[in-house]
Amino acid sequence: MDSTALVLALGNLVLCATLFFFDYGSPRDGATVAWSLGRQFQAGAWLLLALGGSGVFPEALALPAGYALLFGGVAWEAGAFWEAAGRPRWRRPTMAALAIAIGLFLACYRVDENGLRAVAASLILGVFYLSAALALARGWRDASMLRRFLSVSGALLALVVAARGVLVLAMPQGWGWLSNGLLRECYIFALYGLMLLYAFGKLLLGREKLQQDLARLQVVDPVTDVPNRRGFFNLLAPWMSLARRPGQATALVTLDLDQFKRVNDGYGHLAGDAVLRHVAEVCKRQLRDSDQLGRLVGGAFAILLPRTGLEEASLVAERMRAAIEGSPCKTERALIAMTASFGVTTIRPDDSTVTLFQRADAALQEAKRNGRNRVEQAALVTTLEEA
Ligand SMILES: Nc1nc2c(ncn2[C@@H]2O[C@H](COP(=O)(O)OP(=O)(O)OP(=O)(O)O)[C@@H](O)[C@H]2O)c(=O)[nH]1
Repeated sequence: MDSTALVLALGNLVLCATLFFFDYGSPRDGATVAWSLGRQFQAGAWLLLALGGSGVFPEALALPAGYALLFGGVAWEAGAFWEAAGRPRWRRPTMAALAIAIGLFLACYRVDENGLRAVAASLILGVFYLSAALALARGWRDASMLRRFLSVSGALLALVVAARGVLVLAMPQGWGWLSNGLLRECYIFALYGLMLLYAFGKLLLGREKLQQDLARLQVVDPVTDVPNRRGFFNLLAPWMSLARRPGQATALVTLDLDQFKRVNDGYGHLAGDAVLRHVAEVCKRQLRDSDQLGRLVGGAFAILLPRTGLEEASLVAERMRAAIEGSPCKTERALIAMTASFGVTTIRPDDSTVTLFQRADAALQEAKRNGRNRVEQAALVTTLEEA
C-alpha cells in the first residue's frame, strides 16, 4: 500500500478531528465548517488513492475519483480561507474552477495515464494551494506576523507542488542533480508541509481572532460598535492633558435618551438595542471624523469635540438633537420615535475626568428638568447655581 497516501489520509483525518474537538469558545463559523469539509474530502481522497494503489479497489476507478475528491477538498479548504478573509461568495467561482480542473485532469489521464496525469495533478493542486495562500495574504498591511508567515510559507510550498508539474513537463528526464525522483520527494514533502501548515495555521488563527475579539470587547461597545466607557476615557485622556496648555478649547457633550426605559418595556430589549444603534448612527452623521462618540451606559452617550468651543459644541449638540427627533428608528414591530437631552461643556485646565463629567451631567440633568429634548450649556448652569 502507498504509505505516502496513507499518511496523508490519516494525517488529515487526525488534524480535522483535533480541530473539531478543539474548544474555540465561539460558535463554529461558515469558514470552519467549509475547512473541516475540505479536510474530510482530502482524507477520503488519499484513502481512495492508497486503496487504489494497493489493488483493493480497481485503480482505473479509484485514481480519477480519488483525484477529483482531492481537488475538491483542497479547493474547499482554499474557499474556507477566502471566507475567513471576508469573501463569502467563493462557492460559485470555486465550483467552476473545480469543474475545469477535473475535466482537464481526466483529459490528461486519458491521454497519458502516468506522466501527463501527474503533471496535471501537481499543477491543479499547486494552483488551489496558492489560492489559499493568497486568501491569507488579503489585508497584508494590517495582517499579523502569524498570518504573513502562513501566507508566505503556504505560497512557497504551493509553488514547489506546482513546479514539479512544470519541470516534469519541460524536462521529462530531469536536469542534472534535479532528478525526477528528487522532484517527487520535494513534492511529497511540500504536500505534508501544506497539510500541517494550514491545519495548525487554522487553529492558531482561530485563537488569534478570539484574542483580538476579547481585546476589542474591552474598549468597544458590542451593541453600537462605538467605544464603550473605558474606550472613550482612553480617547479622552490626551485631550485632558492638552487642555492644560493654552490653545483652542475641546468640548464634551453628554447625551441621554429620553424615556428610554419605555422602549425596552414596550417593545423589548432587542428593539431597545436597535434604537441605540440607530441613535449612534444618526449622531455619527452629524460629527466630523475627528470627533469621538462613545457609549457610557444604558441610553447615555458622550461626544468629544476637539478644537471646539462651547457655542460651537452647543450647535453640534442641537444638530444631533434635531436629527434624533427627526429620524425615528424602524424596527420589526414599530417605528419608534426618540428624543434626547444634552449637556455641553468644555475641558478646563484644572479639570479631572470626574469634574468634567460632573459639569456635563449637571447640564444634562438641567435639560431633563427643563422638559427633555433640549440642549443645556454647563457654563449657564454654573452661573445660575452661583447666583
Ligand atoms: N436595550 C438596551 N437597554 C439597556 C441597555 N443598557 C441599559 N439599558 C436600559 O436603559 C434604560 C435606562 O433608563 P434610564 O436612563 O434610567 O431612564 P430613562 O427611561 O431613559 O428616562 P430619563 O433618562 O429620565 O429620560 C434602562 O431601562 C436599562 O435597562 C442595553 O444595552 N440595551
